[in-house]
Amino acid sequence: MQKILNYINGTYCEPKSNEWLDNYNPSEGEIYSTIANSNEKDVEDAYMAAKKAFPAWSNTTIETRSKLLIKIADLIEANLDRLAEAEAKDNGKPFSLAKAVDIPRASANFRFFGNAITQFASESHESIGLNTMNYTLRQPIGVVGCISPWNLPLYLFTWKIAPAIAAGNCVVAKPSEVTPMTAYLLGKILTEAGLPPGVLNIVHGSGASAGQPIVAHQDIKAISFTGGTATGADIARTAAPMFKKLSLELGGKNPNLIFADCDYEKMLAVTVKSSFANQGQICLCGSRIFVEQSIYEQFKKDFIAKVSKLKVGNPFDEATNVGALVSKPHLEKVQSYIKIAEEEGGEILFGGKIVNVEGCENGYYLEPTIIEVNDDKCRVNQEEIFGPVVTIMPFNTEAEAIEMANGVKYGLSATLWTTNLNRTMRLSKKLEAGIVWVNTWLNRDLRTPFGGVKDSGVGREGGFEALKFFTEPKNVCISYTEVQNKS
Ligand SMILES: NC(=O)C1=CN([C@@H]2O[C@H](COP(=O)(O)OP(=O)(O)OC[C@H]3O[C@@H](n4cnc5c(N)ncnc54)[C@H](O)[C@@H]3O)[C@@H](O)[C@H]2O)C=CC1
Ligand SMILES: O=C(O)/C=C/C=C(\O)C(=O)O
Repeated sequence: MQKILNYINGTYCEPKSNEWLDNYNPSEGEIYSTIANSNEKDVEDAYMAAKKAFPAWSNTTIETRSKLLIKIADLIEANLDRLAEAEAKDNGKPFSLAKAVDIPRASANFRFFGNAITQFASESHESIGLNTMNYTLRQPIGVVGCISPWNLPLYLFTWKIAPAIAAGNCVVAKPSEVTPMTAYLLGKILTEAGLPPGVLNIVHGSGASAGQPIVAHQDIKAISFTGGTATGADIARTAAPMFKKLSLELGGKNPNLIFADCDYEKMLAVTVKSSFANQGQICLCGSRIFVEQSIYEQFKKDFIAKVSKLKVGNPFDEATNVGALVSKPHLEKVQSYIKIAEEEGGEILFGGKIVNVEGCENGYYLEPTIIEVNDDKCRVNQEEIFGPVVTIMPFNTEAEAIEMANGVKYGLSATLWTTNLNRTMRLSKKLEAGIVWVNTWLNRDLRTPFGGVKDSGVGREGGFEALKFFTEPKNVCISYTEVQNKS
């Protein structure tokens, strides 16, 4: 059985403990490889390799760093099919999605930050009249930790490590133990691109065994994390008293506000995607749909009709729109919410049942599920389900819509469907979210700040925000003597 090894100091290696975890193919429900379950000794090796590489890497010219990142981007692109296949097998997502979105975005992350670093400039402040000049040095932090989740495995892994190394840091990175395969394959690409050993070290394993030692490491000075809110809180409890820099991208329970004056057909098509793309396992999915009363019944009918056409199936079947959920425990968690919805008086308008996919009888398939709720404070409307489940509910006024939209502990993204510009401006200001999409969804320009408010996290990724996070600003203040003109 294939072994997923650590990648430390430019070399694949086994974990010191010789402990291994099972890696499942969720579309078949079978173990198909085995994952290094690293511990603090492996993290220490990775840290030492990173520390050793740091002086040279942080002094490598921007041009050289940029070229290396772009080479990695090219190699990811050249391996598109192989990586997309590995991602679909490891995660359960449709191969077509991995090929069209996940892997191209992983390549784009390296290309974007390879270019962005050449444009990253620091500020200067002249104190006029005081003969003083201040300028800001933006220096890499040193060794940083990047920890990523299973829903968009290579996409989110590279979203963190690309800006970290572009800015001159060396990295100890841990992908999710649920979907480690493409991060493992990335090691070969890094070597082929010529990334110096130690610049990027990848340790695999569970959060407790391999993740926690990264967070708790005395000399890993910054942690960039994407994952569940409870894990984010755990990480903050360890890292905050150590005064580490923290970027936490956490969960969401995002509202989708649909007004009667929207472009109805566009809204309907995009709402199907924002509900069920990647089996609803994207922190940005619009899992709470609020519809203006005057079009509510029509929307219900049309939405159900469209969702009923989605094909749940084998990720490698070209016709598949909805693949397998990532794991059995996750499937069980999502199912438990469907039960809760029924207990709370919600009505399952569509879906809710396990799907038996021919040839993949042990896979983790669930129908896309639409639940009509009558109380926005019910658990299925408040807690992150992170699966192919959305709730729908009508609203009467703008004030009621905004109150329900903001009435959760999360604040990651919100989607607004309206053609009224005044309403757009008013509501965009009022929505408690890090990202507001108007008449679109998951429309990404990598230069924009990305992150959430409230329990959806702290800090921003993307563009110069990420490069700022991965550098430490230092103000240099110079007092000078003006030469008098004697003529
Ligand atoms: N992007 C998002 O918003 C995501 C949200 N979730 C939510 O979180 C729930 C739990 O999913 P999990 O797979 O358990 O995600 P998680 O938050 O536990 O895992 C994310 C990453 O953190 C690592 N990790 C876990 N505990 C850690 C610790 N104490 N210290 C350092 N690293 C640690 C994991 O190994 C993984 O690499 C999901 O059901 C979903 O609701 C999960 C994944 C992504
Ligand atoms: O950066 C993006 O385009 C998407 C990010 C998505 C997540 O962080 C997530 O689903 O966890």
